[in-house]
Amino acid sequence: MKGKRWRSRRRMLTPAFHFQILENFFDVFNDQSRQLIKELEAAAASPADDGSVNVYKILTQCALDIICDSSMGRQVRKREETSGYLHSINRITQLTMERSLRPWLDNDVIFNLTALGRENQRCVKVLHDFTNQVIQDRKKMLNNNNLIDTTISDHEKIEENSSKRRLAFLDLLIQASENGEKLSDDDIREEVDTFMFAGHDTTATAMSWFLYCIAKNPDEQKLLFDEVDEIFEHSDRQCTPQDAANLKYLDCCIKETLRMYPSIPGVMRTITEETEIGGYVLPAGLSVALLIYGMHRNPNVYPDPDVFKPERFLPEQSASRHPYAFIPFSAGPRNCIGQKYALFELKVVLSWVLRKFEFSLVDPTSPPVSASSEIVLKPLDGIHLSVKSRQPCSIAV
Ligand code: HEM
Repeated sequence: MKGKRWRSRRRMLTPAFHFQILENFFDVFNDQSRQLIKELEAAAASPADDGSVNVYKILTQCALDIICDSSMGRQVRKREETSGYLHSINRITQLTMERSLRPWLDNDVIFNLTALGRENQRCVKVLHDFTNQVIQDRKKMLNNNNLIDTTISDHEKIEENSSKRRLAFLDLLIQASENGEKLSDDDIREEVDTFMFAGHDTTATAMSWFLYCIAKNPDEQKLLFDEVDEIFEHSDRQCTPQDAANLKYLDCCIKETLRMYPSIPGVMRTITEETEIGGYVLPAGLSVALLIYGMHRNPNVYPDPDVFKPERFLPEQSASRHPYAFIPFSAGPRNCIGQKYALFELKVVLSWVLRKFEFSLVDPTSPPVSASSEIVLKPLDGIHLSVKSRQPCSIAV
């Protein structure tokens, strides 16, 4: 989506990511974190033969549940019902990558005649059917509760009227659609699918690389334990927006992880007017790739770029750095609309995990984990770590 259509859609979506709306998702983050703790606990009790747990697999399911719950409302669909949808989302991402490596498949007509194209169409149909059904069910629910015309600032009403059905991005889209005048059902579906695409792999990989980094750096892990223990005092209470603001060292560690392993390692842009960069004149219309991964490992900006040093993001060390030297969420008008949501999600989930577990490498002499060359910087073969309980995990879920 580009040009005017993108701009008007972006304007419409922006209120859904305002701070007060995002606070509403803390319940989702906390509930799903509790579920995650249970799953990590079970996995740690029966690890692989080498004593490791593939945390990437478990965190991916958690990130999917979170975005499903936030976008569509968890009560709408249970995990078993979403599995076909989620499989299709993953397959479409892989098929898009495979297609991009075969320039002769650029043309839609040719692509649709190939086995890849036919599989893509089948997956797209699964997505469309599923999301359309969710939208219809959600509209019915809002109508039954007289909430269809609810304004965004009235969102608490949704919670009060249907305690189990929390506000979801979908509700905001239905409300913004003004009975189809501004957004058709197809438009709504497109946005929900975009959130699902953009909002799960990115956070799952960020959380996994984070655990990998702290497993390799026990001193920094210890500082994180000190911080969460001071704030949560070994309790099982919710992580609130205020806690998220107080988790300052965790913030530095998340940023350092996103510096070393930006979930989206590069973005593409088309130059709209002739531009000079480094003595080269780039003509209008040119497509350029911006390599975020490379920028984040520039030794002139980040000395010892391959070393995990969270203190780089303390205010005294980062204040003089160029604002575009750290761009895991890209920059400018087309940056990540979900960045605040993502950082809140990471803080809540990771602060829960740090309260309960410690992580180490099974074999500290093993070579570094490689990343796959997909749109998202995924660990090639998962992230396998030794996971030990820090304290009794039994919590009410
Ligand atoms: C650690 C987590 C995340 C990272 C690193 C990340 C990174 C990015 C980047 C780099 C872009 C720009 C892509 C481009 O220019 O081609 C982007 C766009 C986008 N992201 Fe995220 N993202 C994350 C999480 C999320 C979440 C959780 C959501 C939704 C809830 C989301 C929704 C979007 C959307 C809708 C766009 C397209 C924005 C537009 O074109 O106007 N992202 N993201």
